[in-house]
Amino acid sequence: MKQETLKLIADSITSIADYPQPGVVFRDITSLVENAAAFKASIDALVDLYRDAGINKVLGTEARGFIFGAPVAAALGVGFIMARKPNKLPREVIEVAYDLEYGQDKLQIHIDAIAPGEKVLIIDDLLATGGTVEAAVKLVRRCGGEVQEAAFVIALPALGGLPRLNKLGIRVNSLIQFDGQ
Ligand SMILES: O=P(O)(O)OC[C@H]1O[C@H](OP(=O)(O)OP(=O)(O)O)[C@H](O)[C@@H]1O
Ligand SMILES: Nc1ncnc2[nH]cnc12
Repeated sequence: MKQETLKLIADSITSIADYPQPGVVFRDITSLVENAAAFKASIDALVDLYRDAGINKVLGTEARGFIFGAPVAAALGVGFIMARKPNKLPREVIEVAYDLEYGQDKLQIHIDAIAPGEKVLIIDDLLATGGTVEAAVKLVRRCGGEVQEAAFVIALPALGGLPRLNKLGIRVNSLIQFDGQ
């Protein structure tokens, strides 16, 4: 990707110190998606990475993963799986609990969302500890799906998500990396 495109995306992200709790620098993508050029550039960049990857489905995690995952799925011409927080999906689900940088949560998908052998690309806005995407990987694998890659707009390498996902056999791509927390 061109340096000026990366700069456009990076410059559109707002950093807020001590939110939602002291010591966390919150990387806010609302300003990115409000900027038409930066939003389009981030979707195009993710699509370019996976155009010829033989992906069968994209999975995005609620809520910010939906913003990037759904348009990438549409552009790749594949279906989109919504991995949701509890009590949002109306049919039979499978569930995995996980820890976050600042709390705990659970993710669910419909039990029939993925057919055995399907290749699933996981997309989220941001990789911190990797807990969210590890939970998503477990959900896909429980359905018999294969996850080879996870892609993010932002990665925070200091928080350890990359080795955590690599240990699960997942390759990771991110458009922008920020140092520190
Ligand atoms: O790598 P991790 O340590 O798991 O952290 C990253 C996750 O945290 C944020 O989601 P959050 O759970 O805050 O939910 P939201 O998308 O609904 O804001 C973010 O959108 C990622 O999904
Ligand atoms: N530092 C951070 N900024 C934005 N979203 C996050 N999710 C987990 N850590 C985050």
